[in-house]
Amino acid sequence: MLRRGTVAAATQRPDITQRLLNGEQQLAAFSPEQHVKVIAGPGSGKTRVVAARVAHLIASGHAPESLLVITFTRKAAGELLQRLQELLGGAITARLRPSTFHSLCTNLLRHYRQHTHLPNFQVASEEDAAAMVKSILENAEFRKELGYFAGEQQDRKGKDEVTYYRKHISNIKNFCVNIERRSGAELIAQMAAAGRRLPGGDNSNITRRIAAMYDEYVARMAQQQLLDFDDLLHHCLALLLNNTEVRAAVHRRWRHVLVDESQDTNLCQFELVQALTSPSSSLFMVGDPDQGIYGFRGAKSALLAESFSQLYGPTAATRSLSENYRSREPIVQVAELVRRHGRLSSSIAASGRSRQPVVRLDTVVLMEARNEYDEADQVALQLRRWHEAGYVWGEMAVLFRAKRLVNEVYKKAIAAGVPCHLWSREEFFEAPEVSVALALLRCLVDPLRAGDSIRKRLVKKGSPVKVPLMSGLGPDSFDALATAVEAAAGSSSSSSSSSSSSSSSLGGCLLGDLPLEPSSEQAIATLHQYSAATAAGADSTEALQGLAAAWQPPAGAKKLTKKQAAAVDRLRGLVLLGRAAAAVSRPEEVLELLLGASGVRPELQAALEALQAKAAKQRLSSKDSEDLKKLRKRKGNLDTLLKLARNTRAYTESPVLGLDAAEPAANAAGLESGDGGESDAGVPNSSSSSSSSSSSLPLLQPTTGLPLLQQLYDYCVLQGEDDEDERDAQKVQLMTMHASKGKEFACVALLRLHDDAMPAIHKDDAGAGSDVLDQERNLLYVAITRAKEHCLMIWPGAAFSREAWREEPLEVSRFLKPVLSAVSRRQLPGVQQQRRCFIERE
Ligand SMILES: Nc1ncnc2c1ncn2[C@@H]1O[C@H](COP(=O)(O)OP(=O)(O)OP(=O)(O)O)[C@@H](O)[C@H]1O
Repeated sequence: MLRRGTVAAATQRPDITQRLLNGEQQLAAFSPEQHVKVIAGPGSGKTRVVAARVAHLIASGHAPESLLVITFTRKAAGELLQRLQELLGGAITARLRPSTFHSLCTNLLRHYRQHTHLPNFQVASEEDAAAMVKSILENAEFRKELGYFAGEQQDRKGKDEVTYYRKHISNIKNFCVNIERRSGAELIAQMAAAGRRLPGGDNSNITRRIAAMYDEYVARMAQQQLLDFDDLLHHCLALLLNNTEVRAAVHRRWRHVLVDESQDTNLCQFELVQALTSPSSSLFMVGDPDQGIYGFRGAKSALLAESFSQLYGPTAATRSLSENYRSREPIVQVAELVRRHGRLSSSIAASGRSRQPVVRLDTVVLMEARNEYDEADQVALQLRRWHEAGYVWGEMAVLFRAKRLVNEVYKKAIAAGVPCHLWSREEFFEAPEVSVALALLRCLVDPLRAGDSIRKRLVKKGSPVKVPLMSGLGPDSFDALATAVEAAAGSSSSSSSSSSSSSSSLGGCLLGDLPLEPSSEQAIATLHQYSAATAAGADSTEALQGLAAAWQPPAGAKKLTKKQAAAVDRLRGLVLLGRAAAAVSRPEEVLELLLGASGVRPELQAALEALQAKAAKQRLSSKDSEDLKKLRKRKGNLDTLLKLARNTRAYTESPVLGLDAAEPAANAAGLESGDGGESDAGVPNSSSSSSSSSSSLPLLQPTTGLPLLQQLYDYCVLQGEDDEDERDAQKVQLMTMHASKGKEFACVALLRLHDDAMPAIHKDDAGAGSDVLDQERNLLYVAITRAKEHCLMIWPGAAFSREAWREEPLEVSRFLKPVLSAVSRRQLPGVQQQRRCFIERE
């Protein structure tokens, strides 16, 4: 139970938090019950209520560190922090660390590593996981065993085989719990029993292949101590369930668990929430079952809607919010018609404030364009109209179901002078210079398994980023070296002959007997040797050369040419130098050192300066101008990465609490006593609370060391698919409907609302039943409700068909038909229908 007296005292104060909330929101945020779920529609202030609940708990005397706030994406965590900053000020907010499920699990697994059976695990990026599947598929033995005939692909419609298996492995992990020590066949049977069909239905051959791939993948990942994103959740759940000491320590640390966007939790995440919550801690879950859009990943909105109350029964409260503050009335009405399959009555209404029209343009326009080209023209035109009416570009968004559907609009909008920013997944982390920097970082934090990264990122042929460190060693000689060192080391562990698999263990072989945990004398000697060499005029890569000379070279190195051997020496020197530096330097300093010593930064700087000098003397050719632009962007990206490194401690959660440490003391000093710890409005002011915290909490905040670098590396690898790049707020944002979740824009254009694009049913899901259709309906509902003032909903009446080689008519989305009928019956004021397509329909 929350302390009722404190709650009452806090809610009686006319504080800033209260003034920002309506009656229903206050009831939810200040609920005295121990377990509360808030179920409410879009724009009703759910995220605002989570922020208010956090502020309220802190104002009631709970230490910020005792709150565990879970959001679905890092972007959502950032947005929540921004709101909290406004409510609580910077110093208190700095002590809050909203986490995603994945980052939380990674940190717990790292911190309590000695209690897991994979103490030295490394997070496998999507790329690592795909590489693993690929290496399995390249194994002729494995294919033969599964009855593949020569040249056969699993997915004959041309879809990438690796993606196909990755998706099914992930599905198995998403739809099942207790996956440990259970075979693919058993888990697939469990899924089937729960009504989740696999592609091919009862085709035992397809099922057998997926099961066999699953087993092989799981075995190889475990052998290399790699955890993919799904594994992080399962392993963390197992850690908490199997270890009472760890669970107790976690319960002592976090007394209040708050989960935003709970409709998207899958079974494993829901069980994690339960495991993180002790009988005496509070749980606050917020969500909207109608906005559940990740059913394909195993998310189940019923967990919030039903299981929550079943589990927490009599102590649980359910709150709802019924006013939509975001969207004007016609937008809310159209969205409700979609959600309620055409029924007009609604449980959510636009708030009075949002009913005021801002400019005299229709609020919702439903438009049937002639074809896809006309659709693109109309979208570009509408964006310009909104702009002329006074909206800035950054207040507009174009949303689409799949990226391939937006190409035409993007081209036309740019041609019409509309500045556009097309969101792309992981754009920043996939930039070549950032990938190279991360591969260098991997060499430091995980040298034994860095082989794949070295091969793919540092010795890659034709890479746009030069890595002087490795010059003299190309991919072919690298593979030859891999084979030689493995043979010399007598390695018989790998069952595969693929280069990918052997290069994974190559990292270890390359190091020879290099000390990975150098003594402080060794570390200081290494650092001195390097700085003496650079001071004497050696360039950075030359200075690396002799560092590892005192230790045995790797087995097989004798067969290398002089140039190849030099590259290997430099790499060994880099590992030695980096690990020595890590002990005494901050993450950003180590990263800067890696970029400098590897020659990446000097090479980039020299190329940039050469072009800038040329530009000062003469007009650059278009190729040179383009190159200059790219080099500047590369430099900017490396600076951004260094900035991330500088903030490592600010964004990484540190659940650093020893198993025997005391419970974090309530941060009562100055908060409840009114001894100067409150601002006029009753909100705890930042300076007083920050001073009271550090002494009361045994949280470790290291400033140097490999664990911090590991956190930085984890942060970069855990880049989720929804954490898309959003760096140019001055432009119209073009993004998928999925990525738009949780966001809002003054004006929104929704594209391609025809029946085979919305709903989009993948062939694998064709027989999966109404769930899949419901998810698509929810997705459209989410997309419409991102709009505050205006919404254009458009679809082409016809499109060119490559199969028929002519223009074929298209049907409007089935979800919009009830809306069109309501418009024709004049039931929707503020909604206008336009038809530019005059194809005769049967
Ligand atoms: N009481 C209120 N007074 C004024 N504005 C409010 C109030 N509550 C919420 N808002 C505003 O309404 C908008 C939607 O709020 P919020 O993002 O918290 O809703 P949500 O329920 O989380 O939305 P969704 O689920 O659709 O993402 C925001 O711009 C927010 O500032």
